[in-house]
Amino acid sequence: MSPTKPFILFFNPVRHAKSFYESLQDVAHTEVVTSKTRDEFFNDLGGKYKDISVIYRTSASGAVAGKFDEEFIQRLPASCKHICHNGAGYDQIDPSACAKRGITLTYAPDPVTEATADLAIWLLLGALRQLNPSLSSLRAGNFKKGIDFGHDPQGKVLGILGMGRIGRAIKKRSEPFGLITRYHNRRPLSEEEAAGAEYVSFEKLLAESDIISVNVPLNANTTHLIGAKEISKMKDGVVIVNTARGAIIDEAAMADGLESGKIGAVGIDVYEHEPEINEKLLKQDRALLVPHLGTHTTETLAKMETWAMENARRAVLGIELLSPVPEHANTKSQ
Ligand SMILES: O=CC(=O)O
Repeated sequence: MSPTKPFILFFNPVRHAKSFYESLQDVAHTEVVTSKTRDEFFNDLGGKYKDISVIYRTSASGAVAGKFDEEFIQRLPASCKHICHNGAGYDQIDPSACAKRGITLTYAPDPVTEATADLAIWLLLGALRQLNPSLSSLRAGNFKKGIDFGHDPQGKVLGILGMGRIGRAIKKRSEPFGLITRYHNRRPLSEEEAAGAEYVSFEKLLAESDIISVNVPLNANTTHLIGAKEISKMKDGVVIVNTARGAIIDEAAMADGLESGKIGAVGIDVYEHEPEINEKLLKQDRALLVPHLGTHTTETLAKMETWAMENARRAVLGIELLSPVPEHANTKSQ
């Protein structure tokens, strides 16, 4: 390795934005991690990774290293000053442990918006139309025998829980389908950002929505934000869509709600203990389930990789970062 170039350690190989990765070699030495377990990585930090300046990671990095929690962050060498996460949700990383160690955490919020909102609309319409049972019925040779009726979106109330970038993109996409959008956030948005969506309390959103789309980030305040009690307050036959993080909903309570008929259908991309899925939920025909595919397109993954690597490039050059996480927003450069 060149001693003069800062070392960016990639926790996952770049699969799409390969030319950007190549161009990074002008400013940094890059390597893809070879450690297979958390302990092996900690061991390697005393040797081949002792000089790392920046870590690039994705949501798949947990498979090698586990969570980037306080223990993990404290073990990093003093030379490590930035962690550049490729993704919008950074619940696997502890921002306050990073701050204590003088590490700035960046994320990649903008590039995930459109693809995640597209999938949310697909799940919403698919759940509303009860597409899941029809897929298996057709393949079992029963065509549409015994298939329940779906519902039309026109005139239904869509309650968006968390009207950030993705929530707003879902609202925009929902309009041509005639859905009436309401939202709940910690604070109401400006009129321009709300763009006609009515702000309602959490309780009102639960009680009056025909469809609830979950779009808040996962943190200590939002873990199990929706559990058995909240489900009991929802309309009978409510449809729930989750493209945010699984643990925001108590998965077992959601499966119970489907079983009792309280919940009409769900469209789910994210799970509480990925890749494990609650057995009862798996067995529910009215659960339209996909395996965390929100951003799983060639174009979006390339944009995300480029965004995260641009943060890493700026980090090694000591120039203003593209997107520090909100907790580190005042940290503009190295
Ligand atoms: O789940 C996807 C992301 O957080 O970007």
